[in-house]
Amino acid sequence: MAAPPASYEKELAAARKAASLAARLCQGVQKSLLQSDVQSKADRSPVTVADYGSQALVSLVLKTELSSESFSLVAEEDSGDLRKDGSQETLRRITNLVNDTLSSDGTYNLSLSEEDVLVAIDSGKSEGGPHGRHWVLDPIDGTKGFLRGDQYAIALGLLDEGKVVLGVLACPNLPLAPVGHSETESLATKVGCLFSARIGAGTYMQSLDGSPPSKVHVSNIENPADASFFESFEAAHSLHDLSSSIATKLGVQAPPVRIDSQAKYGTLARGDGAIYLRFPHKGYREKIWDHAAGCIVVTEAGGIATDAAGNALDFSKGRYLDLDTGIIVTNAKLMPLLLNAVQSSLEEKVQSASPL
Ligand SMILES: Nc1ncnc2c1ncn2[C@@H]1O[C@H](COP(=O)(O)O)[C@@H](OP(=O)(O)O)[C@H]1O
Ligand SMILES: [Mg+2]
Ligand SMILES: [Mg+2]
Ligand SMILES: [Mg+2]
Repeated sequence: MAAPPASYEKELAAARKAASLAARLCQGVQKSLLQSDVQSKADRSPVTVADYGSQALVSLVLKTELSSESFSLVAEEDSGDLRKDGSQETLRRITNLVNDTLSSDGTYNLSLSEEDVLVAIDSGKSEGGPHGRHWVLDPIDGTKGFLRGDQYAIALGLLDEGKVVLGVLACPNLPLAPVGHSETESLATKVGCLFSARIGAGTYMQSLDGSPPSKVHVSNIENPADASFFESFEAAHSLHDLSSSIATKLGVQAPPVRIDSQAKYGTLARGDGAIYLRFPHKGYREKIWDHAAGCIVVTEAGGIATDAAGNALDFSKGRYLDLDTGIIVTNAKLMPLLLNAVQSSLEEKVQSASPL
């Protein structure tokens, strides 16, 4: 008899614990961000002690909670810059942050050396791929939002045989009340959301401080005139002109809601808006950790995430996603209309760019 399908319950519980602890570390750093906490990576994108600390912490918690299993992690950061001369103080601070966060939890009796922290960060060097299980981690997605004091997310997913089977998004600054509605935004609302999804089992949201989870669902809006859409806050990450042309074609009335990070997938999963549009500038290659957790959070809530050609996102190709121009997300009713609007806006863009 064939083995029953894996339920991934134990893995989801470990992922929730890891992401929640990492969120605690990040919240502490965001409150008292020092100039020396921020570095620049080789591609000039920012990275902070919290990105490194979060990656080390998630890697350690997963390994400790799931000790009997082989462990593969595809994660954004590596220790290269931290091993260079002049980084000793930064490494010391990261190590203290990780140890303090672990001891604040009370269930781990671990005290890590600086070398342990470097090794934990570097356990994220896996290439992923179509076979076996691979954790996929963005220790802080939306580092630019994190630095501005805005939205960011700790995004953790699990691939099994090339498919995302669970995902957790910890969004420490995301209001529990809907975003993108001016009536509710003016109220002082509680912030800190944890989304979790397991294949075939739906998506749940709870507060990061531990309220019971409740099931969420994407918006059931059918008329685009009633829909609102999310996109990146950073114009460098997504072509705002193109999304606005798509929205106009669809008949969307509301202005875009611009927020950082995969918090966009979470807000969509609970029905705050109906559409997420992401069109990077030419030549940019999307990484799997920027979408794996968000993708299952929104699809298990009834949404659909595809590239601009309507193909499902394929997480089995290694560290990068292979895509046809851009990522679009919405509900099943709006997807055909959205795909038409996307195709026609993309064609217009090509025509206007080509010489007569
Ligand atoms: N030129 C670019 N185009 C598209 N995405 C980019 C980009 N430069 C960086 N990014 C990605 O955009 C992510 C943030 O997405 P968003 O715009 O939705 O907040 C970044 O994640 P990190 O913050 O983890 O580095 C980074 O991986
Ligand atoms: Mg990211
Ligand atoms: Mg990141
Ligand atoms: Mg980054």
